[in-house]
Amino acid sequence: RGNIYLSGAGPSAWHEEYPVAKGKRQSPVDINTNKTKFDPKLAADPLTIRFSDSCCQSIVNTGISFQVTSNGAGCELSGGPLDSTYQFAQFHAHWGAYLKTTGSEHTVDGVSYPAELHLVHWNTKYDDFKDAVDKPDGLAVIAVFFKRGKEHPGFGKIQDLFSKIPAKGAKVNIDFEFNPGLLMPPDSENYWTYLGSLTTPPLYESVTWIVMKEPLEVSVEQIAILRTLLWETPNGVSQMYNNFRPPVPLRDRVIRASFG
Ligand SMILES: NS(=O)(=O)c1ccc(Cc2ccc([N+](=O)[O-])cc2)cc1
Ligand SMILES: [Zn+2]
Repeated sequence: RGNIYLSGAGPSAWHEEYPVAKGKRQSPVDINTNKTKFDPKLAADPLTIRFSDSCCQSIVNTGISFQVTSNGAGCELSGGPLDSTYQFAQFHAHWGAYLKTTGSEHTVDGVSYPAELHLVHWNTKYDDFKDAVDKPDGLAVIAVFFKRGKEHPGFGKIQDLFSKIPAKGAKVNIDFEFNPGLLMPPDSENYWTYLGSLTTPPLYESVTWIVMKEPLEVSVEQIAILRTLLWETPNGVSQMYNNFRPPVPLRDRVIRASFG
């Protein structure tokens, strides 16, 4: 199977192989801030996000993004919309093309950010990630928008490894301490949450999405460095970009806000 974004008609054709692509709880979606609903229960039981310095083990080129993989030690998510404790498994990102304003998967009032980070967690009521991945309450993903601004040295340490993972399947160990908490925006109290899905095939409807309202600033150069990763395209190996699924219909869902 080639490049899921560039082969055939891309995301709009995914339903041919994955009928759930037209399902009732697909992701990403546009967050229309006039239709979100403040839920005081989310503020009453604050989201608890715990990360540690020693949980990131390796980084791999998955062929559609980079992925920093974790053993989850000391990295847990609970509270807010979650009825269980979720353990951190990996983070990756999605981004756009040079001089384009698209790149994020979720949009806010129709506006895209240049990139979007996903911190993926699995419900510890299940045995492991693979067992959780297709259950309705199996995963929780924190989405953090990237916006152009001041350099983010922490993310730069991860980007320094990109040159070591030039092709799909390439993987290197991370032998320095990296706390994924560095990638959370200064204010991570304010978020939106809704029930959705994986944004790539197999598009399992198993994700409780937690989308941070405040973006994280990274430099324009750092946005460009994302595109130095490489992937296979119908025309050979080239720079990786536009690895995002555009928003899909919200259907019969209400996006809740943790803030008024
Ligand atoms: N973009 S996202 O919705 O955060 C997302 C998060 C995790 C995954 C990982 C993944 C989940 C499941 C499978 N699978 O069952 O073949 C393959 C990859 C895929 C996509
Ligand atoms: Zn993702």
